[in-house]
Amino acid sequence: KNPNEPPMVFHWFPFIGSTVTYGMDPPRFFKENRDKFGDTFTFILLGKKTTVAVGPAGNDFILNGKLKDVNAEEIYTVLTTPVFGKDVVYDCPNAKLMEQKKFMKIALTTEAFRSYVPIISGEVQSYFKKNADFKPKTGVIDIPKKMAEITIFTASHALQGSAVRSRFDETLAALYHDLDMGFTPINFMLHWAPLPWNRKRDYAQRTVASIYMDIIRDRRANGDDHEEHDMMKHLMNSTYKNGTPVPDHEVAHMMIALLMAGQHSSSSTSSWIMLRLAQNPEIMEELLQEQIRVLGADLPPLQYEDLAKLPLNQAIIKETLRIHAPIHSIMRAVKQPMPVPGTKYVIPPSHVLLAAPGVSASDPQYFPNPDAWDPHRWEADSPNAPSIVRNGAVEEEEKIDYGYGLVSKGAGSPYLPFGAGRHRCIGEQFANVQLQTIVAETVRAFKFSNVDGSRNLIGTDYASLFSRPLEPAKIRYERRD
Ligand code: HEM
Ligand SMILES: N#Cc1ccc(COc2ccc(/C=C/c3ccc(C(F)(F)[C@](O)(Cn4cnnn4)c4ccc(F)cc4F)nc3)cc2)cc1
Repeated sequence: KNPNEPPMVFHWFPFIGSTVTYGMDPPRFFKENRDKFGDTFTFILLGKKTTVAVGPAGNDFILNGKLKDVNAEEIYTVLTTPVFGKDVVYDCPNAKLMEQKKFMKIALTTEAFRSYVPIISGEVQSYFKKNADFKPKTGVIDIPKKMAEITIFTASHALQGSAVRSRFDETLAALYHDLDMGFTPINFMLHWAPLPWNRKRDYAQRTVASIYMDIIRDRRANGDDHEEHDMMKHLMNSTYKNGTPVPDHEVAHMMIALLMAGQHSSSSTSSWIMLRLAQNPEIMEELLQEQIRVLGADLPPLQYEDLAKLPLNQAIIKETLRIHAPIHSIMRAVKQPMPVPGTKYVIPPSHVLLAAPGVSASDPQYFPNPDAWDPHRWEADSPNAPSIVRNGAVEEEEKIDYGYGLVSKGAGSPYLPFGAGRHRCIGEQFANVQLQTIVAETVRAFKFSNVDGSRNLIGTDYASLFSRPLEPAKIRYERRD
């Protein structure tokens, strides 16, 4: 028992350690051990000493860690590189990732979002019109399956361009599924194993990358007649600081990375949103009333500017991400001994650090009645308002530029569903435009309720890489038309 290391969670077996108790329900595991040991403790995850540091101080310690002390790519590359492809994201030095994030962010402009809203609206409306399961006036549907399809159609069309979207109707959908099979926590360990799903993953990665490279060559050859604000065009015309233009295979691999990022995070989040609306039908009515009050009873086609005028619609996403953040564990390798501020602990390089921002997002100290899904809590005068809203804490948050634009350090914030610091998400704005548009269109088309009319909510599946609802998750819909 080294007094300079955080307390170790009791475990019976070496290697397995606490892997199973953690893997079954990470938030419960964090809460139980935080009550026992405080904000910093160590457990064995698949043979690795994993030090958890929770709360705003823990989030700051890990997410704002210095490049010389903490390393993300060492942990994630085994999982992401076989799926995305080489030379991008975690298969390159961090400095190169920072430039790649700058290129990605250049495409995510207000002008681009202005063009995305009609695209996303159109895809949602045609999906609800065409899909056989929504034909009857009322019925029961498995919502995660539907949201996965709506997410991939909307994200591929807006973010990847119409050429990619059109391929999702035939080949790409099946290839995407095979690629996705390789995106599982099991591959933290078995990424190398010649398992059937790894061979399918590798074939799919090569095939999807070559489809993207064909599209790139075609667009270079024929010039860009149709003015689309998609990501591919921007990446194709980007150049690294050292003067090298971004090679076609890196453009293709970054497009796969963005597809995977957007797909899992948005389909999990939108599924949770729909399940919460079915559990709270009165909120769905309030959302429709908000649109009628703000946009007019004729409900004109949605524009990007309308989204900012619908605060309850925006709060739905904020509140859902507070309770159901898709990424429950953020991991870093320790490269140098790291003293933990305010304690006598020094974390040695053999450890892995694990940040769990969701712990402070469900801490009653910051969010009164934390387990209640209450979108109204984000309105200043609400009794459940979080301190960051009640004190009118203006965005005086410290900001810093790692090479892809100013990001909040998020050091004091108890609410970080998009991370913070050097590895912070660049997809937050796109995700919000996509999710707010999907919710606003869905509210216009349907009433939702739980199949048994109860106020129950299905459990969470933590076994995959992104936490998501257990499946099947059925709800009842009723067409408003
Ligand atoms: C609800 C939606 C989303 C959530 C909750 C989310 C969450 C996160 C989190 C927590 C991180 C930090 C990971 C870490 O520190 O290790 C992150 C990073 C990132 N996300 Fe997202 N994300 C979302 C959507 C997206 C979308 C739509 C895209 C792309 C269009 C995207 C692209 C990225 C990228 C490129 C990074 C940077 C990774 C790094 O720098 O290491 N995300 N995201
Ligand atoms: N027995 C057992 C047993 C043991 C343990 C467990 C569970 O253990 C764990 C532990 C850690 C984790 C971590 C999640 C994790 C990390 C990184 C990524 C990512 F890199 F992929 C991402 O950030 C994703 N992203 C970002 N924004 N949107 N998506 C990303 C970045 C850039 C990019 F371009 C594309 C990207 F998509 N994805 C997910 C999940 C589960 C289960 C069972």
